[in-house]
Amino acid sequence: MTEGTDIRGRIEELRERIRYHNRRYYVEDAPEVSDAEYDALYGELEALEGEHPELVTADSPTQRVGGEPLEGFEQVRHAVPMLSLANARKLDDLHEWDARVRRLLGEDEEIEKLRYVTELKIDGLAVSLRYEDGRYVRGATRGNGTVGEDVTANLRTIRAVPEGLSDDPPGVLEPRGEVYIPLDKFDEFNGRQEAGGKRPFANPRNLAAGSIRQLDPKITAERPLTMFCYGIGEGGEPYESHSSALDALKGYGLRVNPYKVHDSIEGVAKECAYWAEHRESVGYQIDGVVVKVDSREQQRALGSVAKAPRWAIAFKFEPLAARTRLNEIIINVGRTGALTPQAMLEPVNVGGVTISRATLHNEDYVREKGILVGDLVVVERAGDVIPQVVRALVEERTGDERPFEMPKVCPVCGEPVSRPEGEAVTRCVNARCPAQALEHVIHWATKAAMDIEGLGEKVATKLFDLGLIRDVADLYGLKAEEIEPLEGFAEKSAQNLVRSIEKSKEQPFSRVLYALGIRHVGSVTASLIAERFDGDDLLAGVTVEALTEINGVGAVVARAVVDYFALEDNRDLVRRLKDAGLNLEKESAGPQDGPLAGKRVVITGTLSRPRGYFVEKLEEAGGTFTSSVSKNTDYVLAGEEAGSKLEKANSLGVPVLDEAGFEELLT
Ligand SMILES: NC(=O)c1ccc[n+]([C@@H]2O[C@H](COP(=O)([O-])OP(=O)(O)OC[C@H]3O[C@@H](n4cnc5c(N)ncnc54)[C@H](O)[C@@H]3O)[C@@H](O)[C@H]2O)c1
Ligand SMILES: [Zn+2]
Repeated sequence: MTEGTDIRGRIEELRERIRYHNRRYYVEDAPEVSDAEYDALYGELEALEGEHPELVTADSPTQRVGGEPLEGFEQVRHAVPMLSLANARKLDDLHEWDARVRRLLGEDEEIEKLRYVTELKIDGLAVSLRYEDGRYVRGATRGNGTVGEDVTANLRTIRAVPEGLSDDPPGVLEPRGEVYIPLDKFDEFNGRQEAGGKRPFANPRNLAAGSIRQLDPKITAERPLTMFCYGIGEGGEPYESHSSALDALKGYGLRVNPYKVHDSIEGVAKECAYWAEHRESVGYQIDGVVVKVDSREQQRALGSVAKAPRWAIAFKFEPLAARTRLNEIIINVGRTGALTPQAMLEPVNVGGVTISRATLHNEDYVREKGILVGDLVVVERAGDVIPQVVRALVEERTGDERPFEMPKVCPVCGEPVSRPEGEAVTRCVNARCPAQALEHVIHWATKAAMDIEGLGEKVATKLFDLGLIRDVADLYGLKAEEIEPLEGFAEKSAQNLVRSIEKSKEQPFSRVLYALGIRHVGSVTASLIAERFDGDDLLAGVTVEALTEINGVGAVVARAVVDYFALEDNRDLVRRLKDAGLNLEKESAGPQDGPLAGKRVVITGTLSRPRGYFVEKLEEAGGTFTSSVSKNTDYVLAGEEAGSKLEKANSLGVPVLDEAGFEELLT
């Protein structure tokens, strides 16, 4: 075989594999390989085609935007195509791109006017909205760039997609942007999935893409989707620059991706380097920084190649995936008794963090993915999502791998475990199980629970290992002399710990109730219950009916509380806490314990009523009004023209609410 046919063969093979993965990713929303693996195939193809331009064909995946529209949806033709973006992997690539832009612009005065805009590259699903005379008339996915899917009704369920625009927009306007799911919402959603015994989603992008491409908009409406705009299709002509177009979109009442303008590529490179380091401080999944030439005229002069504009480039972060050996699967027993299989990995660096364990979610996940102990696997870390094993490299097997089996008894206490029918989770139901007790002590000491300073996971583990405590009630009998000999402790620090344990006795009953870790009882629910019942009432046994009379307490929560106090072991624990002097008194309902208790909220922009009205509502609900956005801000209520505070909130990942979202929190 000559070298020529060899390369031709490899190119064809790569194209075939990339086309296959494109379908899995864009059409089925169920990628089989990580983005990093996909990018490696794509990079190889691009490099080969670069060396052999005569082999480039129009149907190569490098020349076409991925993703044919799904059947079952009406098709929408994009008059202005929705293109992809060229990639920069290294800062050097950015400088090369800058040099090319300057060369193409040619004239000195043009180069003088050159400005770049940077925006975060959100990992979601690209969509195009269409407004006619300011009314929302259509929404479509990118599809193959020219033809997308009509998802008008689905996009309408997203709050960030207004029915009507304000401020006199052009007759036809197609705002374009990314639909995505914030990380906290994704975690909550997956948590609910798992609690309901359903399978969790692999990452926010898949959930977002799958949610938009639902035939039933009711399902879409239940998904925590939001959207950022970052461009305009049809109707973009009047704006002189990209930045002024974004400002205009904001003025029309759309959510706009925050941006920055730079007058040199050095500034751009700095921005990219900054976000590569701080990607995890953003509340949603990002995979890079998009750089665009600001001037529309210059954009037109630069034009596009087949698949992407020449006037923009995506600086992509280092992949957060790696391959490594799965040495062992251990079982982690959580505070609620859930048994989670965890992969013990040959330590591997993933995006600057060394990973030696990753979650395997549950028994079904391991089975469906066909993962064996001893496999070479791909691990991924995405934003705040805990590392997970995404797949096994079956082709690398040696034959020494062995299947995983879920144990029949709890690996910690030895009692039989149970897996209720229809649920994915296997649980240890023994309330005295030490694994749960340790997790329980850690939870007990957290800020939102009893707030015991100096009692973290490490210390708690030592106290357990030395047999000084078996459960949270034992904490209240600890003496400084017992703690002092522990590694890392001295006389003073031991006394401090005893003092902070002692101080926690002053916490109100609602905190104690929350700290008990009863399933489904969060701090808000705990407050509601503590306003109606005291510790003795609960010990004496309350009924589901009595609990559900409380506004805000549903049957599931009530059942969990009743079940908890039905167990002698649990009643015994609560009695011992009472004897130790903890506060189990009923609480009075007051403004401090409303649905927004302890929440710090910033209110900004033009709202439908005077700001004082919202401040009053907020305070009635127990929240605090603050004037500037910081990491400690819990929410930003943003009206129209919210400006810099909204941008700050977005860059810090603080949840942003509109009026309807705010009202919802009050109930
Ligand atoms: N895992 C897989 O099997 C698989 C398969 C296909 C594609 N992929 C992933 O998709 C990538 C290629 O997808 P692509 O062609 O959509 O290109 P891309 O994601 O690299 O870039 C283009 C897209 O970026 C998005 N975007 C986000 N923020 C933006 C902003 N501020 N301005 C403009 N656009 C913004 C838009 O959706 C746009 O369509 C690959 O690099 C890979 O990571 C993965
Ligand atoms: Zn157990």
